Amino acid sequence: MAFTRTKHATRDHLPHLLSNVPEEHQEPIKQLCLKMMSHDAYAKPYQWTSRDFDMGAPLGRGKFGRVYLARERHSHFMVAMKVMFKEELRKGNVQRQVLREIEIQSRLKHPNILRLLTWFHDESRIYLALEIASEGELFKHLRNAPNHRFDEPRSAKYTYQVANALNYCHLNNVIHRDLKPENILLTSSDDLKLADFGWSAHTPNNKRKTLCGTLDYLPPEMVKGVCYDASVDQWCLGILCYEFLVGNPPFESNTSEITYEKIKHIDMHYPSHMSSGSKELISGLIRREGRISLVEVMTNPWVKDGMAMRAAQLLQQKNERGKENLARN
Ligand SMILES: Nc1ncnc2c1ncn2[C@@H]1O[C@H](COP(=O)(O)OP(=O)(O)OP(=O)(O)O)[C@@H](O)[C@H]1O
Repeated sequence: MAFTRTKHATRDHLPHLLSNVPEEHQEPIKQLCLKMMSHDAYAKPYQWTSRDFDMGAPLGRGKFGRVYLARERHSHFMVAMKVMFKEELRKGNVQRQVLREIEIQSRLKHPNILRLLTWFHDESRIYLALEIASEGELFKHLRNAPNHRFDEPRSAKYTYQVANALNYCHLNNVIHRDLKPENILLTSSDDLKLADFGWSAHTPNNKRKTLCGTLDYLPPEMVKGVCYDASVDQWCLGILCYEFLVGNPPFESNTSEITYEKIKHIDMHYPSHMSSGSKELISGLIRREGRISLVEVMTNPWVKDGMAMRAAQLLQQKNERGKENLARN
């Protein structure tokens, strides 16, 4: 069948859209698509309100927002609804950061960036309808992992996905500037979603143990307060990759002063369990100048081999679960 290119899919596109969906899921997904296409909002301007959604269980709580599972009433499409009280935003003087977050996040469309599907407000609240990342914060998974660290294949896959998301941001003139496991969410399919654009840099972080939590990911140029460019995100990616593999960021110390000195002198150590490939990658990112590009990260041999190994790990886990289910039934 030949398709004419339209901005929005129509019923005619369904066989094509469903071609990659496993057979057992095709019918429910087809029904969901049909319901979405028959909604007044489909391909037309529409003023969403809280009446369009049934609110469900809480998913989490941030400094200014509470996040709930929510279901769009007509299509039954599920979202993560972040609800913020205007009064709290005003008191915290973060209205501008929230608007920036909305403005940036609504125009970024990438598989590893949390999608802001729509937003609306009423007299007292702002609602952000976000894509669901059902495994929640990556930070929680890192803390729960054996020795509080991920193995090399898992770290490599996550490093690739963050590099891919950041590369897309940079191509769209966006610098994230606040990369850390707390600002990354995980989906049920083991994929990362970069979140918290535009304002979390200004949000005090109470989740880290050390006083210098906010300093841990800062590159020397930001610590010193001099001009910086998009390559700050490459530095942060190096810190993130190190934290995945080691369990804590490389310059973490008991005081901000010590962390500051360590960042300035790039005073860091690689534990003996790290492979030479991972150390080479990280040292290409955590350097004052000439940081390797995000495309170089994505094509790095340690990253590519690790990704293939992670895919094999996940396939094995899936097969084992399948066998267990068979044995149970
Ligand atoms: N799209 C989502 N899917 C699933 N869970 C989510 C989603 N967004 C947020 N959460 C959960 O809700 C919690 C609070 O999220 P929120 O974005 O309000 O705060 P935060 O970014 O962690 O903190 P802060 O408000 O201090 O920046 C998260 O830690 C996460 O566990």
